[in-house]
Amino acid sequence: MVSKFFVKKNNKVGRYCTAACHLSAGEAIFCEEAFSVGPKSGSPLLCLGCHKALDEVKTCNKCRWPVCNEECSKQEIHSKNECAIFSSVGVKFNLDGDASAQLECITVLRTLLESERDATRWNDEVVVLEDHTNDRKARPEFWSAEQINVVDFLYEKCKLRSRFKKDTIQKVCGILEVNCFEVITEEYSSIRGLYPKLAIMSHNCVANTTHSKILNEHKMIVRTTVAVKEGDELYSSYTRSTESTLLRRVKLWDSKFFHCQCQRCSDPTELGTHLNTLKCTKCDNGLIFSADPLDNDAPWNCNLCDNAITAAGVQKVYKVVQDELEELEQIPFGPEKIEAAEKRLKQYKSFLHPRHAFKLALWHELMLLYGRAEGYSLDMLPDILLERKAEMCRNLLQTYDVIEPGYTRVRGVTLYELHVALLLYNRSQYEYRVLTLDKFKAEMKKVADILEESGKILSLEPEGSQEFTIGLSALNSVAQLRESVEKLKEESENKIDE
Ligand SMILES: C[S@@+](CC[C@H](N)C(=O)[O-])C[C@H]1O[C@@H](n2cnc3c(N)ncnc32)[C@H](O)[C@@H]1O
Repeated sequence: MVSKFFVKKNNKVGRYCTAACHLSAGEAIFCEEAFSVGPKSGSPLLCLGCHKALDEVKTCNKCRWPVCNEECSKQEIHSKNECAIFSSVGVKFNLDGDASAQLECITVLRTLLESERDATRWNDEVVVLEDHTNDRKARPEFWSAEQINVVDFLYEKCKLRSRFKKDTIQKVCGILEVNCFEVITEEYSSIRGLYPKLAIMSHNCVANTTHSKILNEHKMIVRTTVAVKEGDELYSSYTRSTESTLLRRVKLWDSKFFHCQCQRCSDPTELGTHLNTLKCTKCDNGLIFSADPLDNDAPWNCNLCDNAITAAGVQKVYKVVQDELEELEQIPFGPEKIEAAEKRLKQYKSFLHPRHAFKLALWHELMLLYGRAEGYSLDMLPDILLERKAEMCRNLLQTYDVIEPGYTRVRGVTLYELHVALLLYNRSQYEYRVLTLDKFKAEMKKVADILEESGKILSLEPEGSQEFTIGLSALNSVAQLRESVEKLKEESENKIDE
């Protein structure tokens, strides 16, 4: 098959990709098998067969490393990789030790073993990936821990010195850190995967591609989110696009060793979304922005008065809010979480811009909770909460249209939630005669358009995934919905005839 992208190179980013032809929105660009997958850095305890998180340690009968059960110990990803090595040298998992430090070597080892099995792909696609070895050496706190937990462990304890050079092990550590993408497994665990083609694309805080894992395989499908002209650069996003500039830039520097200077990062208003804007607490309508968003140490100034905050001060505030949001994440999905999220929204009103990224995160959470949490199921939601759900969806979409434009999962899901809220709200308004028949029909046509757009986006997700199932049922329901609106028309005409 003819490739839909070219690989180019420059001094700023190294290799990058451009579209080889015009690509339409939602078009598949390529599908790629992972070179290796496994636990990410700092991983919690998980099964080395299915990668499901483990609450207690159960170990493989052969190597004594964590697995769920015998079936998982026989999964090839475990048995042909670390299990074979650990059992041959008798290196066991220390049940009382730090799980994440011990799991640090697993994906590195799997990558090294795959380099022996598939030397062609290793040489053509993996060795050429950026590893930032010198930048990593300049961070002794990480470098020395890695030398002990991974390099020395594999080289000395696992007796791999005759198979791999120390330099190669260090290089693989770097390649994985710089190039891996997060993979959410079927068990909802977060692991990492090395997809060498996907890794070539440069980062942009407004990407024009997206990737989805194929169900029950280690393959990733990559497609465009918006139309891309021939010759234009293809970008992926290495961070969560919904975070504010300050946090994205710190993460990109910490994990990918570059200072992002994209259009979104360069604009104090983040392309008008205000995801990083604070409210002035000294004057009435003032907004506080960084004087230079490309300098993480630049002061933050009010646009109306002389109020100024140091970058360190803003970082402190952000840290407090982040901790609060992490605390909220621990609350199980249910009514308590709704109450906690609504409380935080009220608290943040005084100092965060109404569209700040932290508020966006809370809205997204609440959008999913209203209609699903116990005591808040759709049939129980009063109109005022249906209206609130719809308002949150609309606010979210305004921002997603800018930072996650086009055929993106997050837009698909939010549009779906918006259609649910509007469908029930308008129906109720019509039943209570707040809406006339004509107005109701007009509103329902808009709901059908929203549902159709959501269906078109989500049905592009891999077959069998939750999103794909929602997308398909959305597309099926659109016809029914339109038909029922038409029927309403007939009834009204009949009534008029009468
Ligand atoms: C996943 S790799 C991308 C492929 C890499 N350019 C190569 O030649 O193998 C990530 C690295 O590419 C570079 N890079 C990617 N996007 C960049 C951007 N927007 N600005 C600066 N450097 C970038 C950085 O060196 C980063 O660590």
